[in-house]
Amino acid sequence: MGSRSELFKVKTLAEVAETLKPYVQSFYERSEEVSLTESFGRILAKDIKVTAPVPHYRKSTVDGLAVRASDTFGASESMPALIQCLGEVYMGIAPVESLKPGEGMLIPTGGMLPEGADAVVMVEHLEDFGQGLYGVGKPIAPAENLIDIGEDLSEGEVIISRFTKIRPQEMGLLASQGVIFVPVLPRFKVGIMSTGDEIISPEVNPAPAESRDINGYTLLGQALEAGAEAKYYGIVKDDAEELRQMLQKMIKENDVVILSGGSSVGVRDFSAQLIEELGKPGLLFHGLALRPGKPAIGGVVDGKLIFGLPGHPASAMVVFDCVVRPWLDVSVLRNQSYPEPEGTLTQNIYSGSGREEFVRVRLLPDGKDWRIEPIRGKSGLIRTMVLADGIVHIDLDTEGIEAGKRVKVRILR
Ligand SMILES: Nc1nc2c(c(=O)[nH]1)N[C@H]1C(S)=C(S)[C@@H](COP(=O)(O)OP(=O)(O)OC[C@H]3O[C@@H](n4cnc5c(N)ncnc54)[C@H](O)[C@@H]3O)O[C@H]1N2
Ligand code: MOO
Repeated sequence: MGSRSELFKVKTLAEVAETLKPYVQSFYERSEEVSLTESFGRILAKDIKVTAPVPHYRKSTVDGLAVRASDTFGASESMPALIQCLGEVYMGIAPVESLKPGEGMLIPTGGMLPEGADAVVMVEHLEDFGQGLYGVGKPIAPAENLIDIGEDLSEGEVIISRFTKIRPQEMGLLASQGVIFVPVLPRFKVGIMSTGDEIISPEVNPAPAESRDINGYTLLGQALEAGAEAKYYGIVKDDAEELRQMLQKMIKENDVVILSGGSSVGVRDFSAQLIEELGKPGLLFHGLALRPGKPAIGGVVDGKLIFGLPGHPASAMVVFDCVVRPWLDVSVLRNQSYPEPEGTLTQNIYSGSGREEFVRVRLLPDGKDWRIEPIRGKSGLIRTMVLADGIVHIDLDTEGIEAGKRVKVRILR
């Protein structure tokens, strides 16, 4: 790495992602198996193909009479189609009967249609003439009131792709395929440390000029929310040797190392230098075209990602959200964004050109719409994050957005 001014050549978010990607491919080639009951929130390591059609038999969706639809064509109230009932279908038992023209079988919701049947007339639309003879007062279309073989899931299709985060519905689908051991990415091990001579543990009463550690906990929460196995390593003073030792330990024990504070150009801001010294390729960016978050740093040492986030609490959280989280929830590779609600901006937002701006906002209900209210306050104020429901992203080349314009909000989870 070159001179200090070169180090501070800021990168865009897209450039950061491209810079780091080649070094961490192996993260995403790992796989472990967890039981289906433990799979919630995990990230699939392989595509899931349908191997068993669902359902694998024609299934009634109503209580009624399984019929051949063509037998009811032309039926009317005054001239009902007459169907002779062969008996009853039982739940969980495949009927052995085969319907010939003019024949039907009583069937419960979920029962298997007998051979020859292609529709089910609801019980309330049947007229019981006694001795198993039923009248159907209007025609029924083929495939009405049933779920056909493979209608839900058909064999061979890829129904959930690799890197999908498993939600309750994916758990259900895996169950339907008999997948009781699920291939998932191992949870990312994330180590978090706070730095600064002025930072003290929350149980301590701060003396003047001291501050309780906030970032250690916001970042821990964010890492857990992103599905990581996260560990808080505590506070390290602004001492190069202490920092080096802690960083080495954390690099050894984790996939991703996060520190906050000490990212700017102050005399005691060692972290960038340390990342550069600890191994190859070392420091890969120092400074982002981002607000808040400009002084963020990052690099790779021994195949582990290291991020140095700004000390200001809101900045640290915003940088985690847009720089760190995508590696943990794999959205960086999935190219898939989360749905973003839209609403009307209540105040102008200004943005210095040449930087991506992340504005903390509140969502206020407005009938069926949302009003999007920017939260004023410096990036050193944790309250701005507590008040925030989400973040409005302003592109690099946009100067700002006027009140009254429609904007999208990335929800803070
Ligand atoms: N001359 C310049 N000064 C600063 C610049 C700049 O470009 N030129 N950038 C400013 C910006 S923007 C930020 S953000 C900060 C980032 O500074 P550091 O990352 O080096 O962080 P510190 O100096 O250690 O701390 C900043 C601030 O945050 C408080 N802090 C730090 N850690 C925690 C924690 N774990 N919990 C709660 N609060 C924390 C710290 O006490 C400071 O008040 O630099 C600006 N300066
Ligand atoms: O960008 Mo600093 O990260 O504004 O507070």
